[in-house]
Amino acid sequence: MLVLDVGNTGVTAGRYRAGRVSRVRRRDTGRADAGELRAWLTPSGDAIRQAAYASVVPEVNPLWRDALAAAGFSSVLPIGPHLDLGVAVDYPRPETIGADRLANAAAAARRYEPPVVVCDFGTALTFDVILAEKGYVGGLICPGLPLMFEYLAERTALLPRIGPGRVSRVIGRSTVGAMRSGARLGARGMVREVIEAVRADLDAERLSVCATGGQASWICGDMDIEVDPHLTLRGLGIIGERNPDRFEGM
Ligand SMILES: Nc1ncnc2c1ncn2[C@@H]1O[C@H](COP(=O)(O)OP(=O)(O)O)[C@@H](O)[C@H]1O
Ligand SMILES: CC(C)(COP(=O)(O)O)[C@@H](O)C(=O)NCCC(=O)O
Ligand SMILES: [K+]
Repeated sequence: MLVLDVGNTGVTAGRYRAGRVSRVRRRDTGRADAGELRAWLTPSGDAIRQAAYASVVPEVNPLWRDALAAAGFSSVLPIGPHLDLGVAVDYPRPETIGADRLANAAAAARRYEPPVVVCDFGTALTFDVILAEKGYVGGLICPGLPLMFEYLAERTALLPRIGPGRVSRVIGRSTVGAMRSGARLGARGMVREVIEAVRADLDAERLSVCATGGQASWICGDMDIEVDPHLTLRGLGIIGERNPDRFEGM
């Protein structure tokens, strides 16, 4: 099946089969027309007709559904807490949990020994906690790197619009160097503090930690955290597999 993760910055798509994600591609979430999306969705030589998707941008859903229909997909599965996720959800209002976070929980529950924390470096930096018995119990939402960079440029006169890049020294010797070092070390500090606090809160001796999302390797490449680039897409595939009767015809 096709798995599609519609985030606030980027849309990632891939092909899921038997626990594996392949042919991953990415584009900006920003406005596009259905024709353009259709061309992007149609993988050459692929006869996939089912798509499972997680969207956290409701306003673009009709566009993607139209594009999926136009690209020849016959059934789609929007991810939500009403589905069999393979992991329990113990949360006051499950319908408010981002679909990408549910997918992360489904994938993490399968691959890692609970308790597990998933760090997802998207537009927001999210942390999701999955326990052995209760399953998904919640997490934390922080500003992600795209927001840090964008907001700094937007709300100051002199700071340029930049993104991640090589950080050669802790103490920046230029504006860009200082911004990059600040973003990277700031995010690493955030991750360390959150993980430590979660560990203390759970009173857990052992805690599995994995990271996914666009900038996961820039932040935790050399930390004791497993970077799992396609975790969200794999979660979508796992949920799709568990809910064959819940796909909706188009
Ligand atoms: N494979 C990648 N390598 C490096 N950076 C990436 C990659 N994919 C996405 N990014 C960057 O990571 C940031 C977050 O993107 P993404 O994870 O797609 O966020 P969201 O899920 O919120 O849309 C963006 O700045 C994006 O440009
Ligand atoms: C927290 C998020 C903004 C993360 O989205 P992303 O950074 O991947 O674009 C998204 O999962 C979302 O809008 N969630 C709904 C609120 C919640 O999960 O509680
Ligand atoms: K995401």
